[in-house]
Amino acid sequence: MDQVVINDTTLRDGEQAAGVAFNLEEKIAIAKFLDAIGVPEIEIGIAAMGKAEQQAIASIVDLGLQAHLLGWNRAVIADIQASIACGLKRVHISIPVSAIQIGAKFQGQWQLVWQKLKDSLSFAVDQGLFVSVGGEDSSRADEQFLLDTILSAQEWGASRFRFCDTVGILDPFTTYDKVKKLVTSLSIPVEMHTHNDFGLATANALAGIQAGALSVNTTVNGLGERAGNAALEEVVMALKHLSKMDLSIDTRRLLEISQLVATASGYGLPPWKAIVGENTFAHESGIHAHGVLQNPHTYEPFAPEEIGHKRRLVVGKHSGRHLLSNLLQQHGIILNHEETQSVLNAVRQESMQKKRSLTTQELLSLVAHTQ
Ligand SMILES: CC(=O)SCCNC(=O)CCNC(=O)[C@H](O)C(C)(C)COP(=O)(O)OP(=O)(O)OC[C@H]1O[C@@H](n2cnc3c(N)ncnc32)[C@H](O)[C@@H]1OP(=O)(O)O
Ligand SMILES: O=C(O)CCC(=O)C(=O)O
Repeated sequence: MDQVVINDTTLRDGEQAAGVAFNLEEKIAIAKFLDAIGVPEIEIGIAAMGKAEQQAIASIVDLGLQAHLLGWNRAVIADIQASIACGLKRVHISIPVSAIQIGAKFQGQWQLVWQKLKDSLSFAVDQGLFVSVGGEDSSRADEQFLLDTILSAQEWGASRFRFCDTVGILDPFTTYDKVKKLVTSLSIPVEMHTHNDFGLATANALAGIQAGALSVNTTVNGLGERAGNAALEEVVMALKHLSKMDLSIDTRRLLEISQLVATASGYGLPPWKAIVGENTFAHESGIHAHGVLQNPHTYEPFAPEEIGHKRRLVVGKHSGRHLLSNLLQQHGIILNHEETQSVLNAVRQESMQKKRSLTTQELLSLVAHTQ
């Protein structure tokens, strides 16, 4: 199987999340970080948005990164001219393909889809650009119309097709079927663009890859429109561990880039966020902690160091004797069975009062008071 390419769109679809506005320094820092960890392609913005965005795009182009840089455009020649003026050599042209989108955007004039796509795509191809074409709302499009549109785009010089589950309405099984049909009918590669409205963005991206898609859009932390996109950290780690695909990305810095984007976006993450959440390697429950103390693989799918994270063992309402004894031994405290049990009872009580696990200091002072 050919190598799957990550095309990260944190700087385009990620920034479209309501309330997010990266400044120039943040855009540059995120682009540099993605490049440094080996992300091979980055969608860096929309030149049609105006001066500030154009300055950010041009500044990223000027960095001379290893990654291919892509600019997002409507099927409008002026948009593409703006991308070219920023120095981009790769452009993405988006065209609505479902009845609902064509109704809203082109007043139901289906012929405008092909006309606008042909005009803008031919213009971009004539400029010698690599052109990716995106079918907005591909998942709700009539399948024959979608295929005919992509076959035309292929003929007019498109280098890749982006299959967009724009409102995240697919499940992995349907995704697989739809993408498989396209992959077997096309000569250009297919890229997945999946949204998380039903919590299936990563699963659908993986299903598309299983069906033969060779490229996938991600965003750091899954940032993006509404419920967001397939998360970079989830797609990379799932492909590595579940599909045994090594994408040559330095996973040891995934936590760091997650924190960079969380700060720049102004949106923190829930502690249980897959891969990079604060709790993904934290163990409080007695049975889990007992297992992890014997062998971390009992309750961890991979080692925390693989993404730059750390394992944490904390005592709280659900803890057991093995964890408690282990933590106390690290502070030179050895208790017998009864003493351990009475501290454990006190831990449960205090943890319920405080509605959280206890800090090391709180645990040690509890021990002092229960002796
Ligand atoms: C699914 C997605 O994520 S698509 C990407 C969405 N991202 C964004 O919208 C963020 C950036 N957008 C913008 O800055 C602005 O919307 C701009 C600069 C692109 C356009 O701004 P405006 O001229 O003020 O238009 P506005 O945003 O109100 O409306 C969109 C226009 O684009 C048209 N349009 C929408 N999609 C497409 C497309 N793929 N190809 C061609 N035209 C399109 C609409 O029909 C509408 O046209 P109209 O002005 O002739 O009625
Ligand atoms: O790139 C496109 O064609 C549209 C991308 C997009 O953001 C979407 O469909 O959700």
